[in-house]
Amino acid sequence: MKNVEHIGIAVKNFSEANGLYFRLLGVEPYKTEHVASEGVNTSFFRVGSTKIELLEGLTPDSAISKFIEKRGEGIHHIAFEVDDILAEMARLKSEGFTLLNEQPKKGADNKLVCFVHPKSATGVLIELTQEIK
Ligand SMILES: CC[C@@H](C(=O)O)C(=O)SCCNC(=O)CCNC(=O)[C@H](O)C(C)(C)COP(=O)(O)OP(=O)(O)OC[C@H]1O[C@@H](n2cnc3c(N)ncnc32)[C@H](O)[C@@H]1OP(=O)(O)O
Ligand SMILES: [Co+2]
Repeated sequence: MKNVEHIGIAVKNFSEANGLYFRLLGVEPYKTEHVASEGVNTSFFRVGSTKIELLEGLTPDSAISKFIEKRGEGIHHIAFEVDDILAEMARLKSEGFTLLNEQPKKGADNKLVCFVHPKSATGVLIELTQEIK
């Protein structure tokens, strides 16, 4: 695993949260993206060598909407950058972690992603992310 690629934050009101993070960080998001497969809108802010990803759920059954319903707004996941996502998935599986997808899937910002269940990782949802070259 390399650096923390991004921290995902679940928000209720996307435009208000984007304004708040603009005031907080002093930079505009470099990208906003609709990811239909996850039922979310996302925006990305650069912070030093990492990023903040704001996530708004678009349907009641999206992971973000369910998270906010149960736990309220806040940190939703931590994403680690990897060079070889298949190798890291195999390694984590062999270490006893529960993977939420058997194959990498297309995420936001030109990445392949895989999620690790929070119940197998001290209550923290982990995302592996590999750049698509
Ligand atoms: C935009 C693309 C991508 C990127 O490129 O960056 C993203 O970041 S997408 C982000 C949104 N997508 C996902 O989160 C996909 C992976 N998540 C899941 O598959 C599910 O959310 C889940 C983690 C398996 C939970 O789903 P489910 O079991 O259906 O939900 P429940 O509401 O019933 O929760 C069960 C249990 O788990 C706790 N929980 C849920 N989410 C989290 C979380 N993010 N962090 C910590 N814990 C979480 C939830 O509170 C429940 O706990 P208990 O009440 O104690 O049972
Ligand atoms: Co993410």
